[in-house]
Amino acid sequence: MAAPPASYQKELAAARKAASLAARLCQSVQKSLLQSDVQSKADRSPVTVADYGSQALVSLVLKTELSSESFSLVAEEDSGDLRKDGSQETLRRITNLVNDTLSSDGTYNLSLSEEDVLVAIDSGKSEGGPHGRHWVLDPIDGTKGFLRGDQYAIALGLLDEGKVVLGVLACPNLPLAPIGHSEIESLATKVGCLFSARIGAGTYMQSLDGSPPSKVHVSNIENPADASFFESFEAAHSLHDLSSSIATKVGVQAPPVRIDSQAKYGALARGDGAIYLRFPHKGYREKIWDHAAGCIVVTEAGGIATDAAGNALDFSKGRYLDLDTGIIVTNAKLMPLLLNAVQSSLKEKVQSASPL
Ligand SMILES: Nc1ncnc2c1ncn2[C@@H]1O[C@H](COP(=O)(O)O)[C@@H](OP(=O)(O)O)[C@H]1O
Ligand SMILES: [Mg+2]
Repeated sequence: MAAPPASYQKELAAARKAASLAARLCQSVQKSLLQSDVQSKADRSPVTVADYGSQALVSLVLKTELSSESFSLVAEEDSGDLRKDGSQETLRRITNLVNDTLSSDGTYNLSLSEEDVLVAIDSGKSEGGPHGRHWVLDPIDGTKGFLRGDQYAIALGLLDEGKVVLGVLACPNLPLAPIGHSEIESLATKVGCLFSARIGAGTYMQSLDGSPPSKVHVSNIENPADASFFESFEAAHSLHDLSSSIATKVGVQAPPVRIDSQAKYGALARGDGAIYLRFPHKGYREKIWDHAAGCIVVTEAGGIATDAAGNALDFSKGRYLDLDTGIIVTNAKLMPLLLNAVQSSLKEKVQSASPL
């Protein structure tokens, strides 16, 4: 679906601003988390504060920038727990963070109350679906990576009549230089990338501190022996054994590059690697906010994202993606080969699991 060049430009500008400010909020929380030596590994409160703060901020910025009558947001968090007794201190911290971040931007003259913040968070309760426009937000994608001090992303997309028409990925810890090649990585000290894509208009990357955007493209590698592949850092999120068997079958020689969050889609969109494989454990249902922005960032850069049967991802079914097999992303040249390998490895997996 190609759109006229001017379509969704205003929305994309608002999305970039919202995601960049949310990234600033998350960075400040992650920085104090990493500096604190009393932080227990099991303490999820920093990610909780940043998650809610990011969602409130994105919702407020979109509403302020796009003063449209109908606003629908499908997002991960709701204010239920924050309204419970014992959450007052957390809510106070979130409200301060949101206000501090808004005032650091210099263009907003807003001072929000705790109730304003709760209401902003709760505008993310939409069910999405095939009709109308719906924003889709993961306020912090890769919460495990965030807590480890590794990769995470603020992922924001817009659905129009069930199709993703724009997407923004703010990746505060992703190096501006390519990743996945150790000799280059050692030089890659500058981090913080903002990817943005609009339907029919390509994908661009800029630094989160405001460099001019430049157009990016997926890798044009045809020979799998030259390709490297991305997968989740967390083995609980994707079957590493299965992706390793697929990679071997297809002829990939490099070891997997394991990173958290939709930063994988961003890295793929600029050609850092050629393949992304994701195979959740049986029964897991993928949510649309984990893939909507990443998907358009990669497809507008010339890539293809499908389920394991080769079908395009369908974001029109509500809060979940209706698939149970997995997600594969690559360029047009490698896709046929990859799909064959995926299907043959899945078949072997079923055979090895069934009793003789
Ligand atoms: N058992 C599971 N299988 C697959 N994905 C899972 C999962 N549990 C959580 N996730 C999802 O995986 C996302 C992170 O993806 P990745 O592994 O690529 O970093 C999480 O996003 P959040 O961190 O926003 O919760 C979460 O939605
Ligand atoms: Mg997520």
